[in-house]
Amino acid sequence: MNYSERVIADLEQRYSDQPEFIQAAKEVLTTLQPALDRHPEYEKAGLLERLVEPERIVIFRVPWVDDSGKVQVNRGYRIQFNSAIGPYKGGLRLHPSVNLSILKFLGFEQVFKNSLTTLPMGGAKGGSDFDPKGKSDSEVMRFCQSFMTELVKHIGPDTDVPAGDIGTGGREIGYMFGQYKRLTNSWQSVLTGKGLSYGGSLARPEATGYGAVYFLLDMLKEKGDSIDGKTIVVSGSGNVAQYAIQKAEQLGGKVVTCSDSNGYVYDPEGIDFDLLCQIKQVERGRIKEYAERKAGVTYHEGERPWGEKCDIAMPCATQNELELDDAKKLVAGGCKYVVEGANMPTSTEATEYVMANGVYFAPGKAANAGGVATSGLEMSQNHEHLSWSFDEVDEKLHGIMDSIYAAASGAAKEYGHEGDLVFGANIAGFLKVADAMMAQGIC
Ligand SMILES: NC(=O)C1=CN([C@@H]2O[C@H](COP(=O)(O)OP(=O)(O)OC[C@H]3O[C@@H](n4cnc5c(N)ncnc54)[C@H](OP(=O)(O)O)[C@@H]3O)[C@@H](O)[C@H]2O)C=CC1
Ligand SMILES: O=C(O)CCC(=O)C(=O)O
Repeated sequence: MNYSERVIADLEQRYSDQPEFIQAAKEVLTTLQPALDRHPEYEKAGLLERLVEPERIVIFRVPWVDDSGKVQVNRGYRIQFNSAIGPYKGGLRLHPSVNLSILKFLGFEQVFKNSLTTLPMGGAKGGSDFDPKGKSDSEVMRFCQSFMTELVKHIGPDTDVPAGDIGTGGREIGYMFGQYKRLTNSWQSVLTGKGLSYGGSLARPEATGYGAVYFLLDMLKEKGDSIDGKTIVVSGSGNVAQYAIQKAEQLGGKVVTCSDSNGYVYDPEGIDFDLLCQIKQVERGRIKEYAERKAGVTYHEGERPWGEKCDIAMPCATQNELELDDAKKLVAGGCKYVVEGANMPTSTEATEYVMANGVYFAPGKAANAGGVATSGLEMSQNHEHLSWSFDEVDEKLHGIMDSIYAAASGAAKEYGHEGDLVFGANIAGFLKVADAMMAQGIC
């Protein structure tokens, strides 16, 4: 067994109860051996063993009182995975499925993603098994205040700067920021995704979805192709999906689906972005309401959208939402590009299948890095006490996505895996973190 295989075997034995973390770790470690062969000093320094172990995990009780006066208790987490290249940075997920395995996979991915952005940010993730869906604003506020009452002890502008993720949008960030400020008596750049009136960045809400489309443009260009007239299947209908849809349509693509955990809608005319935002952002409704309000749209309860014919697929909902059977349908339907807007939405078998069948595949840690990159830009603006214009941020975001594409495709080529963006993104993200860890000694 080589070095990476030994580390994988050890992880599988120690963390057999953490399937998502093992999946994410294997997906990265199986591609690193060529870089490890060039750097035998990494093994002597126990670099991989340190890389797969979070620097710190905080788990805490989050008590709050619901609208009927009943005490509720959730579990809160912050996984501070790696701070070699900068303060910990990564989102907070609020979803009933949240557990240690899911947050460790997300924190691990974040380390490489943040490295790819070219900005000085370490990797972290956190959240809670709290479900904001169906809760009143007051309940969400009381939960967020209680969550921050513990989290405040572990974060700071030069220590750890959380942000949003599934279930954590502008409303939740606002409540958390208010509580941080109240507890510390200071206004600090300690959360990103803030509202524009209190230090948020223009284009941060749009950044993950827009960034994924900018990455797609680079992929199309590489193949001598363009987005104009392409049929695109998107999953999810939250922050990432909404702005991927908007940008793809602005650039001439036609997005025919979006979804939530209950089902998907198919709109042959192309998704109406304004109607989608009215239902999801303003009314916090379900995606089936889109079909109820627009003629000619069909709703598919309990189904995923991958059976619809398309040129491009953009999974933008959650992990492992595109499995082998879905991958077979996509390939059979003529899909040529898969761009991950979500984190690890494509299972390992599905990824292998689409790549083996000529689909140009973009992993989330590269394609969805525009969100955290723009969070980095929000921190820069906060530290400068300035606000940049929408166009300025958008232009920087576009430049960062181009540089991530160049780094991933360049590393793939340099290491003899031309066209394999999974390989290239892992190697490019890893080398910067490895270099920083080596420079800082055994810590
Ligand atoms: N926001 C950001 O800046 C970034 C987000 N990401 C990743 O993008 C993905 C989407 O995040 P975001 O858009 O912010 O989250 P949102 O909470 O805004 O939206 C999540 C969407 O995914 C759907 N979804 C969640 N769980 C499931 C499930 N088990 N099956 C099917 N659909 C599901 C939700 O549907 P429902 O309402 O039914 O739950 C909703 O439509 C996540 O993987 C996240 O980690 C990555 C980079 C940055
Ligand atoms: O903006 C951030 O800090 C984090 C975004 C995020 O959670 C992610 O990239 O998955």
